[in-house]
Amino acid sequence: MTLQCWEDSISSFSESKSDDKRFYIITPTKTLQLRTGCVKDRVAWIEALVSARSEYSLGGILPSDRNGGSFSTEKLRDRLHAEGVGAEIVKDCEQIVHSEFSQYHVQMKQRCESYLSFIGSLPRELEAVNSEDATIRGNPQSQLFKPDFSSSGKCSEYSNTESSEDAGKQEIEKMSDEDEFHFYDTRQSFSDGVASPDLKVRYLNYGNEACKFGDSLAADKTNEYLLSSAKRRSKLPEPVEKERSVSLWSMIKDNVGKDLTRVCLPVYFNEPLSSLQKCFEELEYSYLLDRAYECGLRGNGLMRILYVAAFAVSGYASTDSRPCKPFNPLLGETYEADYPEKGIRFFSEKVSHHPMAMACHCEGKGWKFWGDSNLKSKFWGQSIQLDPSGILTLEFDDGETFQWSKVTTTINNLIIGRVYCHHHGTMNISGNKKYSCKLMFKEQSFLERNPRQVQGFVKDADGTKVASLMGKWDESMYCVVSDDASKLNSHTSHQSAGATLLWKKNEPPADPTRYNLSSFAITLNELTPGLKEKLPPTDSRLRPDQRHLENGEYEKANSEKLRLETRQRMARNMQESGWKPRWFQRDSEHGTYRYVGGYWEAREQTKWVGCSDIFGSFCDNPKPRVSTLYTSASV
Ligand SMILES: CC(C)CCC[C@@H](C)[C@H]1CC[C@H]2[C@@H]3CC=C4C[C@@H](O)CC[C@]4(C)[C@H]3CC[C@]12C
Repeated sequence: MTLQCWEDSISSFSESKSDDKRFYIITPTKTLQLRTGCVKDRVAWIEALVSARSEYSLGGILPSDRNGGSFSTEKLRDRLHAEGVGAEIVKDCEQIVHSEFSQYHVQMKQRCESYLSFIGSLPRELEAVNSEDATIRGNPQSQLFKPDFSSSGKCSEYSNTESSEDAGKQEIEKMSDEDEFHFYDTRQSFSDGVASPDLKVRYLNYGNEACKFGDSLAADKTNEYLLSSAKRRSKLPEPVEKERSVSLWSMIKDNVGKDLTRVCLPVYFNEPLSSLQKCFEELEYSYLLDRAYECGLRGNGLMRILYVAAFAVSGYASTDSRPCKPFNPLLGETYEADYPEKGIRFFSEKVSHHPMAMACHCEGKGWKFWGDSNLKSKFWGQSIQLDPSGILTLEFDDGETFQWSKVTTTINNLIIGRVYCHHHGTMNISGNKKYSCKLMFKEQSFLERNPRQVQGFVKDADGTKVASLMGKWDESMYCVVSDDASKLNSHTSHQSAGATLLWKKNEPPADPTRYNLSSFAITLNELTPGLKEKLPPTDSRLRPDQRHLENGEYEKANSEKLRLETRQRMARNMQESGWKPRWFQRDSEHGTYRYVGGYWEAREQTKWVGCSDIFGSFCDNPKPRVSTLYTSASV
């Protein structure tokens, strides 16, 4: 399949002589122009293309097959004989060398296959990006990508000769000067593919200010991406039972004035995700943090904070048109997410039932992100206001840290109309170095023609505004970097000339779910092959009512939910009698939770000491004391 892709898609490729980071991939329909972050990367790309081509021209025979995996140990044997080593030992030595070599061969073959498969799929993916971005190109203000240009049947073989250079020149002549800076970031085509397998979102190189991506995404990561992305699902299972609609009002009319988050609701109002999993949803665009890290490493602290700000906003994108409630985790419930293709590993635990609190910890490439969420809710009848308390911390490996808190969320139309939420208030992102950032999430009003807007600015240590940010939490974020503060103040929208795209929301899945989950969210509750055996008994994926809901078995889901809610009522009892979170510890000074470590190590050995079967049968557990039962269970 791989080599077929090569045959079908890539006719030739060539290096640019005028720009040592640029190269071209010529397909029968068009020429793709790519620019790497550094010269070394271009060399690596060309080498890979050359080797892929030679594999193809050799009729699809992989190196190991070609050589038959054989080599000679004759010299070694002669040398050992000359040293007077006995025949028996010589034979052993030969065997050792042979076995080592054949293992090495197997590894090389696997790598080669993945590499070729990636290269083979590249033109198709880049072409997909070309066509999708046509709409963006239509708007001259936000012209972000290069216009397409057809190679009109140019099919020269790769070489760095003048003639192939001419081909490149011809292509370049078709472009304006302004276009010169806008190239596909080749590195991004690896990492974005990860965030969005469809490669929907692309970012720019900033000319000389390019935030290059270092060695962090080497061939190994690419292989992991190819393997794991293939493993993750793109849709939820087909529902077993027919869906039902239940009036929310009939459920909550007797509870007006009470905390709605603690009213028992049947499973029809839930989405098949727990709040712990929802925390991880906020990391869908984690590649913004990878970018931030790389920018900072290259001395561009301003771009770093801009990407951090874009990340802080991107966490809200998934809340758009999501009318259902996540499952309220049980005390001690956990959720792990190991996404090597994104270079991240996430872990969260419900650490307190009263007040309800969750803590999370995520490790990425060059950064760590942690925080706890504790929502204070006010029920107004037709709406609920959620005020998150709790601090989110981002720490880069070079010591720079940023902290911020989330803004207020209001859920509207609880009784009549379509349930929707909006986010409003000010978010201050404070850093321990030069820059800090203020973001305003606009209040919603009837007069507002342009809702969901976010605007803000970055200040340096002297308090001077050095960049402004604008966009929408459900769409995209842009920035304008300037030394001229007055110019910055005049920018009110991303229509401003020169605004640079920092983040864009991924396209919705091809197969929408009734919960309106994003492609990323669809993967969160999946039990990928072999995962179940590795999970602790506390993982959200093992929660039976949630699993039944995902399968569309509503009756079973409801009865299991009732059973677990009865268990949940013991939570205060447990907390009062000294229950402690298993993986997080409360900092008595700041009241925040920090990961104590050890989860991934325990998982390695599947040793879940101190993790009880929280979803198991009720009878296995001590009976709750009636006096401490809640009057209403948390959902
Ligand atoms: C009563 C039911 C049917 C109404 C549905 C309520 C839905 C829309 C509510 C319930 C819980 C809510 C979430 C609770 C917590 C947060 C964290 C916050 O920082 C961003 C918003 C977010 C992610 C909320 C989004 C809206 C939400 C999902």
